[in-house]
Amino acid sequence: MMNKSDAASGAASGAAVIVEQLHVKRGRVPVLDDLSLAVPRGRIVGLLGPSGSGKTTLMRAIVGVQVVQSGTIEVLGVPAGTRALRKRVGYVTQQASVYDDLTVRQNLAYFRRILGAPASDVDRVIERTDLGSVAARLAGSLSGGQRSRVSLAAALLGTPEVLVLDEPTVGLDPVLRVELWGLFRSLADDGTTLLVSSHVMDEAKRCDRLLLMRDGALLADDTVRGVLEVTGTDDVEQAFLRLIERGEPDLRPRLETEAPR
Ligand SMILES: Nc1ncnc2c1ncn2[C@@H]1O[C@H](COP(=O)(O)OP(=O)(O)OP(=O)(O)O)[C@@H](O)[C@H]1O
Repeated sequence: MMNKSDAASGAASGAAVIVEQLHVKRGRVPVLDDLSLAVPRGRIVGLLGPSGSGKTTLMRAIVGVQVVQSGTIEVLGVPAGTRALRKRVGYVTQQASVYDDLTVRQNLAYFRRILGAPASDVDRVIERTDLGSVAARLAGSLSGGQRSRVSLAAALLGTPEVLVLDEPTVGLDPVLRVELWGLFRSLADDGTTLLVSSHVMDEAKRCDRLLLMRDGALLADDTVRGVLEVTGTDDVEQAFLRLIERGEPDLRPRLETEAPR
């Protein structure tokens, strides 16, 4: 597990997100328990774990909309939730947040104006998310997959440096899922940092690094290869089960230089 000095070394290596000793309760229930981690810049980091393990809570904390009990979260060198991060961090929640009575283009034009992003951004994000053929349609008439792509397009307005995506592929058919992961990879290639949650272990192999969560704690923070090696399996789902069986996690975060692209 990452300890305080590891997280500090994340700062030294220019991590996009550094979480140190984070404790979060929701209601009276502790949901995140002494979490420390770093998300390297320009990489796709998969946040995986069963339902209720705390993925959404961690993402909310990173984008600055979650009350936290203690600990620190730095995003792009400043505290999470700082106003200046509004344009630099994009967040897509599990529920598509679009106006059904506006067209795709009108939705994006509206969010573009609120954000103060350049007018040309609307066409750019429509193209990037392959929404051109439905741009003139009311969002309410779109399929679930198309609607979630509109949310993603909205998050790409202003070209954020960090994208936090909560289960972006849930409910999508395999073809769309592959397409979306292709888009994530091209964004990372352009330098965007992506934190992507999923409970589909299959998607883990598409990430540069994995954070495996269970019951509000990290079971692993490593490259895909590292997770597989240390658990002696060739399957992330099996690796996850083995880590649970072991109880005491023995994975140490690997240095960023070891992460394969
Ligand atoms: N508004 C809330 N009030 C109280 N407890 C909550 C609230 N939202 C979530 N929780 C609890 O916090 C824990 C973590 O929830 P969270 O949504 O972060 O998990 P998750 O890993 O994202 O789950 P999923 O994959 O189902 O989205 C769960 O036990 C959940 O019941």
